[in-house]
This record gives sequence, C-alpha cells and structure tokens, in this order.
Amino acid sequence: MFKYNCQNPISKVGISKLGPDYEATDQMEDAEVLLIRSANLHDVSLPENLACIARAGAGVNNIPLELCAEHGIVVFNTPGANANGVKELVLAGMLLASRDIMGGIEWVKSQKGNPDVNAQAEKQKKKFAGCEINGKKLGIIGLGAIGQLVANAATHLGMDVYGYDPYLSVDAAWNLSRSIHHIQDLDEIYRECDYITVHVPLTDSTRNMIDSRALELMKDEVVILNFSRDLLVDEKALVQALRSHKVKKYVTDFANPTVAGEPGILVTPHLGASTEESEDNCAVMAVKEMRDYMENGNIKNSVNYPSCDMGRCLAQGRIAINHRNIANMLGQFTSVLGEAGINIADLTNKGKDGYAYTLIDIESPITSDIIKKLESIEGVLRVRIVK
Ligand SMILES: NC(=O)C1=CN([C@@H]2O[C@H](COP(=O)(O)OP(=O)(O)OC[C@H]3O[C@@H](n4cnc5c(N)ncnc54)[C@H](O)[C@@H]3O)[C@@H](O)[C@H]2O)C=CC1
Ligand SMILES: O=C(O)CCC(=O)C(=O)O
Repeated sequence: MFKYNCQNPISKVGISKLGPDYEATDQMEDAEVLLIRSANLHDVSLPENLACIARAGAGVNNIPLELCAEHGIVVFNTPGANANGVKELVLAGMLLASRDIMGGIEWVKSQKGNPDVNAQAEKQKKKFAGCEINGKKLGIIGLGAIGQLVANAATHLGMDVYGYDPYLSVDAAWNLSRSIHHIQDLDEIYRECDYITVHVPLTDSTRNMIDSRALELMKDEVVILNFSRDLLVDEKALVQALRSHKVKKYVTDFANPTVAGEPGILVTPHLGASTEESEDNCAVMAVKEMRDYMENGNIKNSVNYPSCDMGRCLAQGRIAINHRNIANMLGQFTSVLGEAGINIADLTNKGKDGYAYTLIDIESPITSDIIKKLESIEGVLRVRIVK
C-alpha cells in the first residue's frame, strides 16, 4: 500500500486511476507520493519517506528540484497535457487586448433598465472600438508545447508569426507550420512584433527576460502576453512602459500587487490550465507516471532524474538506486550483489546531469543487510526495493 497526499485539488478522473494500492493521507509528512499543481514546496520540509512528486502541470518552479534529487526524490511533470487550455486563453487574451470587449460588456451592464439602451449603444460603441489581429505580427518566445500551438493557431487567424526558441526540439520543429519565421535573435522579435507572447519556463536564466532594455526595443503600442510566470517580466518597468504608452496592453495570468487594478493590464487568476480537459489530462498523466515509478521503478517525464524503462519486473526482485552520476557506481553495486551470491537478471543505468538511476532485476531475494551495504556506497542517495 502506498500513501499519497494531494497538495492541490487533483481531478477525480486522475484520482480514479490510482487503484486499490494507494491510500490518501491528509498528513503530508506520511506521504510516499505527492500529487500537486501549483503548491509551493520551496519552504516546506519534505517527508522522510517521499519517493516521488508528480506535478499535474508543466511548470516546476514551485518545486525544489535539486533538493529533491539530492534526497533521491523523483519529480515528474506532464508535458503538453494542458497546452491546449493555455493556447485558447492566449488567443482570447489577444482578442481582449485588441478590442475593448470587456469595456463594452461592462457599459451594457451599467444600462440595466434603460429603455433607450439600443439607441445609446449605437452612439457609445465607438468608445470600445479596436483593431483586428489579422495581418499583425506575433512574436512567440518559446516554441514548446504551448508556444507551438499558439503559433499554428495564430497563422490560421491570419497573423504573421515570428518564433524564437534556441533549444527547439525536433518534434516541435516538425509540428510548426512552415509559414512561421524562425528567428535566431530575440531582439528581432522585440523590434518587429505588434504582439509578443512568452512561453518559456521560469528558471534563473529566464527570470526578468522582458526587462527595461527589451521594452525599450519594442514597437510603440506593443501588446505583451504572459501566460508563463510573472517573474519572467520586470513588471515595474512594464507598468512604466504602459503609463508612457510604449506598451498598449499587458495580458497576464498571474495576479500580484503590481498588476492588480493597474489600467492597461488584463489579469486572469492563473486560469490557463483551468479547464476540465486540461485538469483531467494532467492528472491522468501524473498518476500514470507516478504509478509506473512506484510499481515498476520506471521513470518517464522526470525533470530531475533520467528516463529509465525496464517494463514490468518478471524476475524474482527489482532494486531501484538513485545516485550521483559519478564513475564506478555500477561496479560497486554489482560487487555488493555478487559477494552476496545474487545473480543479476537485467540491469539499466541512466544518467542526466549530476544524477543517475540504476534498476537491477535479481534472481534471488534481497536482505536488509545487502540494502544497507548499497546505501552506504558513497554517492548513493536512495535504495528502494520495487519488488
Ligand atoms: N498559465 C498556466 O496555467 C500555465 C502556464 N504554463 C507555463 O508555461 C511554460 C511553458 O509551458 P510548455 O510550453 O508546456 O513547456 P515546454 O517545456 O513544452 O516549452 C518550453 C519551451 O521554452 C523553450 N525555452 C527555454 N528557455 C528559453 C529561452 N531562454 N528562450 C526561448 N525559448 C526558451 C524550450 O526550449 C521549450 O521549447 C511552463 O513552464 C509554465 O511556466 C504552463 C501551463 C499552464
Ligand atoms: O495547475 C495549474 O492550474 C497551473 C498550471 C501551470 O501553471 C503549469 O502547468 O505550469
């Protein structure tokens, strides 16, 4: 039986995929598995027996990835599972920024009971007029799961799309419409585009990427959309740029005191992935990844450990070892097992940056003494008996 704890509401469709071997606990400190969405784990102490964290979503800036790796805790996310939900809200954001749809709706609401509202509406409507997005230049920073969907959809809406992503994956490149301009210099996006939308993860290197220098380079009356993370943008500089009419509108999915109530800023309360479909997709994928790890030791879509897949264990037993990515680890593992007379049926070892993971299928039962010997090897972070 595995104990899991949800730090955010997780869709019932996902939870229903857990099966009888999983028991919910309200006490985070008892959990072997955490299922989360945007809960901030940076300032909490991680449970002693925590084996993995499954983030039902894309961004993992709310999780201390390095600390987790150091404790042998594997962190998963769900690439692409909520991308369509975000894409649709980005398109809505572009339209809301282009025409004063919100102002118009509010005006009509304020006319409740006015018998002359029809005639008044025809007089007032010029106040809420705007422009079309057809024919405008859209710059997309980050062409991952969300960026590529936005790019392709925008081309169908008649926009001239410029995309920038120095780490563009081959799959993403295949998915992109041929009409999208592949931009190598980010400044070109800043200089050329009427609308700029950011779809990169928040990391130390992307924090504040839209700063006062970037704003200065942009066209007058540019519209900026941020459905990624607020800290990607220097929002204090952005408010100044709005007040000086350099920026026409800022559309953001992240409420904070700098943007709330500021004229010219349209703020949604982190709604990008808040659709039935996205929530179900993310939860189902998160539960599937987590179960494959807990039950088989396999790793797919981890952001701090390498992928590793040995399917289901058909041997007598399986050991999973999370360890540092340093020389001679495998030699030491096989020596410990060999000295104990345990034959290895199958073995996989994978490394990613500073961390590595080894799965070993064995042909006889393992004792706690052998586990202790494996745990005491310098560089071993966690040993888990999967079967
Ligand atoms: N508002 C919401 O509810 C949601 C927000 N997000 C945010 O959107 C971000 C992106 O999500 P996905 O597209 O699913 O992630 P993804 O990982 O599929 O795509 C990110 C892309 O950014 C690119 N990239 C990284 N650094 C870059 C840089 N310096 N310049 C240009 N490109 C760079 C990567 O190569 C990758 O292609 C997430 O990290 C998260 O912060 C994601 C889902 C929902
Ligand atoms: O779970 C959510 O609502 C947040 C989604 C998100 O921001 C992400 O997937 O990065």
